[in-house]
Amino acid sequence: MPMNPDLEKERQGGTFDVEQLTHILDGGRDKTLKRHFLEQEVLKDPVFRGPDTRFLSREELFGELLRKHVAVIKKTQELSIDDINEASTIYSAAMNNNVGPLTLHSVAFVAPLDLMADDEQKKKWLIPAKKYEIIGCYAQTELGHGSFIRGLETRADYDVNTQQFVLNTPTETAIKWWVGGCVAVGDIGPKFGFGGVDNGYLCLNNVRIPRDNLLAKTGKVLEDGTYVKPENPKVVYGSMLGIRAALPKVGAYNLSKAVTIAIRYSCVRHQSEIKPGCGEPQVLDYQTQQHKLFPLLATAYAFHTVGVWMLDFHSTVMNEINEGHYHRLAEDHVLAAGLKAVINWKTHEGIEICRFSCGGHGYSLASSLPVIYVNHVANSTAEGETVILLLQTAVYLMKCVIDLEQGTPLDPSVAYLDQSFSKSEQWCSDVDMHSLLKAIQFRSKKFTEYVSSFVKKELMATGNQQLAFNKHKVILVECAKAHTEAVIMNAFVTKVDEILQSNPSVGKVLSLLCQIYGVTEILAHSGDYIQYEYLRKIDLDNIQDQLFKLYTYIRPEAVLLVDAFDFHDEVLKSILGRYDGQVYENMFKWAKASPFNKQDQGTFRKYIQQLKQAKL
Ligand SMILES: CCCCCCCC/C=C\CCCCC/C=C/C(=O)SCCNC(=O)CCNC(=O)[C@H](O)C(C)(C)COP(=O)(O)OP(=O)(O)OC[C@H]1O[C@@H](n2cnc3c(N)ncnc32)[C@H](O)[C@@H]1OP(=O)(O)O
Ligand SMILES: Cc1cc2nc3c(=O)[nH]c(=O)nc-3n(C[C@H](O)[C@H](O)[C@H](O)COP(=O)(O)OP(=O)(O)OC[C@H]3O[C@@H](n4cnc5c(N)ncnc54)[C@H](O)[C@@H]3O)c2cc1C
Repeated sequence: MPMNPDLEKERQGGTFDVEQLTHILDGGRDKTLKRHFLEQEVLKDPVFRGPDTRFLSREELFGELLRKHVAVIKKTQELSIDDINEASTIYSAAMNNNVGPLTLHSVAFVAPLDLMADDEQKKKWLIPAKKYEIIGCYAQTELGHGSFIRGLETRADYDVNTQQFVLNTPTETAIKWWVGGCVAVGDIGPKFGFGGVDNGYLCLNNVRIPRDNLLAKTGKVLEDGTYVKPENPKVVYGSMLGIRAALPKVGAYNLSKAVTIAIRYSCVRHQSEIKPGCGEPQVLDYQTQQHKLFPLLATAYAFHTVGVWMLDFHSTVMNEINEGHYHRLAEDHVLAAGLKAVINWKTHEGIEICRFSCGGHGYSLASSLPVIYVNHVANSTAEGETVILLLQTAVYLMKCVIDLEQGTPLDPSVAYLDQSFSKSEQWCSDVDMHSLLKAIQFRSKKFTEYVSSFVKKELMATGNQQLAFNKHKVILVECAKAHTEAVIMNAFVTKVDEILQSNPSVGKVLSLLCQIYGVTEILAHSGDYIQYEYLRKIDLDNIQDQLFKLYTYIRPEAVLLVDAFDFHDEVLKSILGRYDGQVYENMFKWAKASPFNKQDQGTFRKYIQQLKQAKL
């Protein structure tokens, strides 16, 4: 199919090599080539062909995705893939923006076995689980409790005579609920999204399991019922840590898809007039459309950068823990908590903005933006609700303030809290990314001190930490967000500095995106910078001008920057986001193919007939 002339023209501009940026995003040319190979292994294999999942009922969707997910597993085994990124490539190429039915087995059942099973148990369960000879799920949440783990009611009473645990969900609120991939007892019913996953309920009534079913690497029950505590009790939370550490990159992936669709479509879509008689411009030429999408384009790159960094950090900490060193578990937990919370929340807001920016066609499943949205938005609740996780980060920051007062060294990711920040020089309209980073770190430091002063005063008054925290939860959450933004911006600036050395032309365009991210973040909290007397009104006016100027620099690069995400059309599955930009013809073809247009609407005639007969 010929290339849409608008997109063809967009691809003749640009100042950097798209392929080199794709290689950087993938982690090197070899990784790009391997990703292409794996995608083709799926896309050329007829077993992965099937009905357009956007037209399917919940039951049909589950069946079709289960069929495909089993094919994904076979393909992954056939190709001897064990790298999680490569396995995810095969998975994403097949799932058409859905979450597959066996996802929880991979991300929430295998991981705890890896982390908390002793060698014997690994042989017994981890090895067959990795081969899908046993399929598992993660049944923690109950009808009455999800966030408050210590409030869970399920019982495991030890029967010393039989060396068994007797499992019970003693109350209705104790019923296990939301259990992804729970194939025994029942499905909890239709949901907002996640149609490919059978989130189940599980009632336990005197279910007996052997003593050695308790994962024993981090704590065990002896034959006489004595409980031997794990060296570090917090490691039992580790199974939630793994998914949280991975979700920032999942957020980046989903936002990159949405931004690709919206920016390509905004170049194809012509609407209204700027100069009368000069034809309808591309909607991406409107400043308001750029103001919707360019900060999100910058955010997608920022989130990808920090998502890769978080996964590396987490993997290092897990290796340390496997060797018995727990000193970085707390930092890993609060980084994963803050990044998972902020990134997934801003991603679902961003996907919605992308959908709105495509007008009516964004609301059609032909765009796939609604599919990406309803499947992504779960990640702001699942694996730790947003506020719950931000409070974890906030409590850690309050401890950092005490550590600072006591001269205890801080973890590297919060070291900036110990830095002194002088009020900025007057800003013009070309503030560099390092100055923007300093400002964002300054705000986080000041906010942490400000919140800590309130919590301390409350603690003095009540002597109760939980009460003190509860009274200031709103500003504690804001404090955690401010810190997390400092972590994101630091990762982005660090990566762009590195790329400026290795590939100056790519680095330059990414530094523009980094400035857009930083300026947008500062303008979103401009009142704080005035209140803390770090910036003046003139500074804020200047960086507002800078933002609009940056949009003009990014405009000719925008399509190339989303092309660099390198989504194959069959992976993106969006008519608005097609690489060739042939939207209208394919929208019409897709609509005509809808089963709704094929069914004989006998019901229509039957009921309208009744109206006519009713002699209204
Ligand atoms: C082939 C590959 C396919 C790839 C597929 C890719 C696509 C996938 C897309 C999406 C997949 C997503 C699937 C989602 C499925 C969802 C699953 C679930 O939801 S499972 C259930 C999740 N539930 C939760 O997260 C519950 C949240 N609540 C809690 O974690 C806890 O209740 C709490 C909020 C942390 C409170 O804990 P507690 O009550 O014990 O009190 P605290 O005092 O706050 O904590 C005690 C100390 O423990 C430390 N802590 C807490 N949590 C952790 C942790 N996780 N790790 C380490 N340390 C932790 C805490 O800091 C306290 O420490 P101190 O202050 O005492 O030092
Ligand atoms: C798509 C999806 C898949 C899931 N898959 C699984 C799975 O496979 N296995 C599993 O075990 N669970 C699963 N879950 C459940 C999930 O882990 C919980 O929904 C999540 O932990 C939130 O807990 P909750 O639902 O009890 O919400 P609640 O904690 O009841 O939250 C309700 C509101 O109360 C607020 N709140 C609660 N506690 C506090 C507090 N201390 N301070 C301030 N505000 C508070 C929250 O911020 C929120 O606004 C899944 C959920 C979803 C949506």
